[in-house]
Amino acid sequence: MQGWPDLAEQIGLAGSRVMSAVVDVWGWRARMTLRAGQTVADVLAQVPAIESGLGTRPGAVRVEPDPAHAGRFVMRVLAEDPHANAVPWRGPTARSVADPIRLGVFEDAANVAVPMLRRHVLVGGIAGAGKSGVLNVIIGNLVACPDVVLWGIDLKGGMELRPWVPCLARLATTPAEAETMLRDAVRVLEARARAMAESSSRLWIPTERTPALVIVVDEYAELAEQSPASVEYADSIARRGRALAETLLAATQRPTQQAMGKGAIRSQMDVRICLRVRERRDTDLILGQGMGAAGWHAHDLDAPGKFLVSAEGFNHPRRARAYLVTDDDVRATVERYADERPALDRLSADALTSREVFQGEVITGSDPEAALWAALNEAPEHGLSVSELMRITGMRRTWIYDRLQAHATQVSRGRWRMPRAESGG
Ligand SMILES: Nc1ncnc2c1ncn2[C@@H]1O[C@H](COP(=O)(O)OP(=O)(O)OP(=O)(O)O)[C@@H](O)[C@H]1O
Repeated sequence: MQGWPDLAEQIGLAGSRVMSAVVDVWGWRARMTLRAGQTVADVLAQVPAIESGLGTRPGAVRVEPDPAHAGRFVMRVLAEDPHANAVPWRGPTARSVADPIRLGVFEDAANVAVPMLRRHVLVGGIAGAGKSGVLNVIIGNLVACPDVVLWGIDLKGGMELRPWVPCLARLATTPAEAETMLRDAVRVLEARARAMAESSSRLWIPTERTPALVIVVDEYAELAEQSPASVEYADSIARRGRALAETLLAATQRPTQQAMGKGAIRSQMDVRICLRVRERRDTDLILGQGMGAAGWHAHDLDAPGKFLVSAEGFNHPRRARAYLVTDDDVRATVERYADERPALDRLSADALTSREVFQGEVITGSDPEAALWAALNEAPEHGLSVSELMRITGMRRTWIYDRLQAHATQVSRGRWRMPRAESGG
């Protein structure tokens, strides 16, 4: 408290004062007030100078704005790094895709609990910074949620996502498979959009019967490079997926414009998790323009799993450390939840199996009920798709489903006919 006025004078913060200071578990913290006209951004820019002036270790000083007063802040000096040791993961806590996901802990031991429903998530950082670790925490929580279906894209031969396979509805490990998967994801998107327009609802509400769809992409830059077509589909999902509960969870080393493809993907990412980057300016690539200058110093993160998170409600550069998920944790989680994973709802699944697109032709003048039974009775061995039945009857999907479920047989995914009398039986 005595030393501050001199130090402040030397680093261009003359007139700022220490109001009170207390010792805490990791060091000490002080409530500070600024001279009129000074801002917390001025202080953030001087953090290395403050560390030098106070004689702390590099990286010991944290500056947190006072949400109630622009001329005040809290300065914390961490004599010891609260994140020096790995923080073990205790298993999933989310039970619905609507629950915030606990990624790890802040330096004051508060949970980092980030809502992910209807949000696209970008995880960035250099090799070895812990991207797969963060993906594993998120996936480990989502597999415990019965209202979300997971698809994965992993062009490193499935190296990262393979352990989760029993919990993934699909895994793509080649550019061609990835392209098919993302094209299918757009079909699901369109089917959902159509159904919602018909029922005049605005949001797809995830439930066990109508799950959300999350597409995990490990090393997005790789995908963008190897499969430009995939980027077009991903773009579409990024722009339109939120209301339809279809979102992307992408990890990448350096999300340059080139690596992220030409489209809008990067700007559509709502939750950004930035692990260690090589250079100051790389922070901006992951978190957004100007973030490095605003005190988000991801190049200073000094151990794997340490990260900054930028999202709605996470507006300050607070350092966090992700839980460490071990291979055993993954195995145990997969074993526990593999049998409980939901399937896509029928509407979405049908969008993948039907070859034709419903054109809106309506056969009028006939009794739809009679037309339905006639079509199902005369259906070929491999059955008829719901889209075909919609065209034949002119009725809506839900109307058809109700009747199919009560009376017909599904011969393969999304294809139906009337049960045949068994010969000789
Ligand atoms: N939260 C964490 N806490 C402690 N150690 C961690 C954490 N996350 C990762 N590590 C350590 O760092 C190593 C690298 O992590 P990880 O494989 O997740 O990095 P990555 O960013 O995905 O790297 P790459 O891009 O090469 O795949 C891990 O083997 C683990 O030992």
